[in-house]
Amino acid sequence: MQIQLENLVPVPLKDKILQRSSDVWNRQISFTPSKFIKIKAPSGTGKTTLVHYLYHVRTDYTGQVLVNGKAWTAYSKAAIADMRQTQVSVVFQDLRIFEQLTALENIELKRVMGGQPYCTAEKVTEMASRLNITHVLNQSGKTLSYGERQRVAILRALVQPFQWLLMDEPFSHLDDENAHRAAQLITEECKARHAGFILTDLDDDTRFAYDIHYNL
Ligand SMILES: Nc1ncnc2c1ncn2[C@@H]1O[C@H](COP(=O)(O)OP(=O)(O)OP(=O)(O)O)[C@@H](O)[C@H]1O
Repeated sequence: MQIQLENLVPVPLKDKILQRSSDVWNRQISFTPSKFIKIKAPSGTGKTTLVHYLYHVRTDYTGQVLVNGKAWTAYSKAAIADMRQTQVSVVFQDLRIFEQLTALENIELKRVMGGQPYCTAEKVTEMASRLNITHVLNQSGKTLSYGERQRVAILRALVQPFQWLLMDEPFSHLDDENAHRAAQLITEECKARHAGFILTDLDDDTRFAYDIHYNL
């Protein structure tokens, strides 16, 4: 799945963005498939906005987000749903855990969506153990701590096939040990799919062997 940006500028941030230089906004960018990409920016400069544009849950921009050469806005709802099940996965900053479901039910929803599951139930158990969340799998989403929610959201994003994984500050509530474990698992799962990721964060980090860095 090819993702390209053509002169993308968020309408609400237009004045701010056009006053400074950015590697991403108002540029022509082609994200090379299977690369590990880091996008760094201070708080409030549009990381979440960008991830929402890439996953096509917001469209208040000028310019274009092209997916396989065609604007996201030109795809049908069914085609977008299909892409989200098979080509692109996401860890939102606000995590979007369903509070009325257990942690495991949140994960299972995604795993069994769209027919033949990509991962077995045993694989979910193994990944949960690696993320240190086995003990909360049957706990209600409402009662999970923020760090537990973050790891459930990461696991939920990994149970489906994808060519791109989008992650918005995915380790913001994890201690070093758990962030390290999550980064190792994400690396392995991306490599197994020959997939890339686009990760946004506030600062530099060495958790991944990034191929490309952008400043937003
Ligand atoms: N729908 C919207 N309409 C208008 N302004 C918005 C909208 N969404 C976000 N903003 C503003 O755009 C700016 C960027 O927001 P965004 O959440 O993308 O930043 P961020 O870099 O992810 O921040 P943080 O690091 O704090 O999570 C903020 O000033 C925010 O208030």
